[in-house]
Amino acid sequence: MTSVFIDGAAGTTGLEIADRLAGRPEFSLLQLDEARRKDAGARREALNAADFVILCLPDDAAREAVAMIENDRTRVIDASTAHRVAPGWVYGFPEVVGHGTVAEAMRVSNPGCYSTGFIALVAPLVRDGLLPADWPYSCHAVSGYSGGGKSLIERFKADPDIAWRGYALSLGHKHVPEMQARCGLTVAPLFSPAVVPAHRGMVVEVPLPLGAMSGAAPVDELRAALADFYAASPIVVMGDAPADGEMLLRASDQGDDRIALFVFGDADGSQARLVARLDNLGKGASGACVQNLNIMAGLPETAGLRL
Ligand SMILES: NC(=O)C1=CN([C@@H]2O[C@H](COP(=O)(O)OP(=O)(O)OC[C@H]3O[C@@H](n4cnc5c(N)ncnc54)[C@H](OP(=O)(O)O)[C@@H]3O)[C@@H](O)[C@H]2O)C=CC1
Ligand SMILES: CC(=O)N[C@@H](CCC(=O)OP(=O)(O)O)C(=O)O
Repeated sequence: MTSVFIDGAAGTTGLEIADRLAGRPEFSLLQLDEARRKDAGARREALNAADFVILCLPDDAAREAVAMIENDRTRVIDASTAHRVAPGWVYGFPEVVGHGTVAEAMRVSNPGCYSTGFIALVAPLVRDGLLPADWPYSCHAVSGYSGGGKSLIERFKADPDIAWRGYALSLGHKHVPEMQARCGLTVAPLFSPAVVPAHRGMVVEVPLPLGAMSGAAPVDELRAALADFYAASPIVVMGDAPADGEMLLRASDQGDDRIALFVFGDADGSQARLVARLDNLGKGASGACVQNLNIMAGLPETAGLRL
């Protein structure tokens, strides 16, 4: 049986991964009890005993964990930001980098939640030449507070009066490098994230002033190209245009492990809005880790996922 060690198993992402692996006969989970889960010696032992390690840790602890692996057998999926543009790591977005690339990888860096939405929308269109690589893209997004892990969950629970929290106000959010690199953009996108008082869920939007963008395809072509690119995916799907003209994120939404893409445009084709809707803990984190684990272990990619 394939053994899996989740380092950071008591955190938000780790717990959701354990949920998705529960009852899976293909995997046995190596677990450290509460007293030993941060003990370096115990972690080193588990990191080297496991066939697969999933790192659900802050960036520095993720780097430390990788350095503790002293064998050439243990394969790693890192949920943190530490290795997303690092040499020697495969970016764990199989629909974009290719399932075969992930299947063969020893080191996989799971995409950031916001980056998943941005890259899902922009990477295929730039790659196909339907959007320019040299445009200064903007990206606006809202996330449920679980995106900030245990500390942000506590903060929102302690202060239910927060209706909206804008952040990364000095720009340079940690997801920008992977957004730029994985879409092949010559200019870093301008990213403005915010948190809303919902536990989970995320909407990522890329506004496009098509009329002013030299080399951009019309809205219908953008929509058709995304539909075609993801046609075979059970996870990246095209969303239905809302009949009543609005999209809602509900605080009670439980989410799933898919990501839905939308392309909205005005009547004369001069402006468009690319929108991705996902669960930050689903395709944005834990669902994507389990998808990558499935692919690396040679199993059906959707096994254990919430679809
Ligand atoms: N939440 C999300 O939606 C997403 C999270 N991620 C990334 O996943 C990683 C985990 O995030 P998340 O689960 O949200 O964070 P949490 O804060 O909820 O969980 C992190 C866990 O790591 C534990 N930990 C911290 N340092 C160590 C250490 N040295 N050794 C062992 N355990 C340690 C923490 O312990 P303790 O419980 O004692 O604090 C905690 O249980 C982060 O890199 C995050 O950026 C990626 C995409 C989305
Ligand atoms: C709401 C919130 O705070 N979200 C986190 C990103 C969550 C995520 O994708 O995490 P990593 O990139 O760290 O893996 C943030 O903006 O820092």
